[in-house]
Amino acid sequence: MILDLDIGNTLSKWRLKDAESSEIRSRGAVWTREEWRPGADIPDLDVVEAVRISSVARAAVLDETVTLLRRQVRQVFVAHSQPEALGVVNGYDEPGRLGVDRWMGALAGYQLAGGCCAVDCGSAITIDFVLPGGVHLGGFIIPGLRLMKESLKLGTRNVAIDPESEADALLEPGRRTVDAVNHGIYMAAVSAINRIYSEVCDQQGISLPMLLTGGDARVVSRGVQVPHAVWPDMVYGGLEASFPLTFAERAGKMSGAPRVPEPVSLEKIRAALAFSMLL
Ligand SMILES: Nc1ncnc2c1ncn2[C@@H]1O[C@H](COP(=O)(O)OP(=O)(O)O)[C@@H](O)[C@H]1O
Ligand SMILES: CC(C)(COP(=O)(O)O)[C@@H](O)C(=O)NCCC(=O)O
Ligand SMILES: [K+]
Repeated sequence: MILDLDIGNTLSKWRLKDAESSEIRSRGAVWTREEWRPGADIPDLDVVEAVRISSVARAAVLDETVTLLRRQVRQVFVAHSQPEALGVVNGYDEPGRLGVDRWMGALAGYQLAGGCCAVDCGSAITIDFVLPGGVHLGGFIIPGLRLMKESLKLGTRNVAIDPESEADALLEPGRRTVDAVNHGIYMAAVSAINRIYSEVCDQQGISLPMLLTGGDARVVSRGVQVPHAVWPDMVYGGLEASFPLTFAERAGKMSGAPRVPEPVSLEKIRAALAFSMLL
């Protein structure tokens, strides 16, 4: 079995992948913290022959995790942001400073779709752009839905946005604090994504397929107007591409990859942008 770990600022996600059949056998998530308890937090390591890790948590969390895993697992691969990999050139002035989850998303998105706009809706919402030639332009970082809400300190943090809510309902003015806050932060997130996408496509003169991932991807997806696909395993896709272990991975297959969304024409994007400026 292969254990894939995606350690974010809020949640540490894991999945177990069969090294022979490439099937995903199980998955889970625990709050990100310093110490892992094998058995309780993560699956029994006896069956694991390799681990692949993407971590943006504090260095101590990764160090502890790697130390623990190395005791029991033969191969431990830790992803790092690099100046260039798999045809993608990192757009950061200091490539190592790009969050490795963003780098994994950019690599996965590029491998799947060529150029892409990769959006990760987690603790932070990150929006990264990769052009068809593999040039990563850099990106945008805004607080995620939960962080935005917590920063207001209005006592509404425990009332999460219902992931089943329709975007239309979330875009109505709230008549109580919790709705005003939830609808406000939702509007802030989806309008930023819509606008940033349009601006960058306009600047670059190209319409790119958009891919969404992260804990809030599904609810954010409802408010994003541009055609896009939700890909919950996008960060894992970057790990698969960076450290291919199975037969399917060596052939370039990433588990759970969606169909590439057909982007709208650049003319439409530009017309929508021009229209929103007129209002
Ligand atoms: N069951 C859940 N538990 C915690 N957070 C959740 C859950 N479902 C959705 N979320 C949202 O997802 C975010 C965490 O998403 P995730 O992509 O795992 O973040 P990160 O990678 O930063 O840890 C939370 O901030 C919250 O807004
Ligand atoms: C921007 C992030 C905090 C997002 O992390 P997440 O929401 O997935 O926990 C992470 O990618 C990070 O720590 N990046 C380093 C700074 C940068 O990418 O510029
Ligand atoms: K994120």
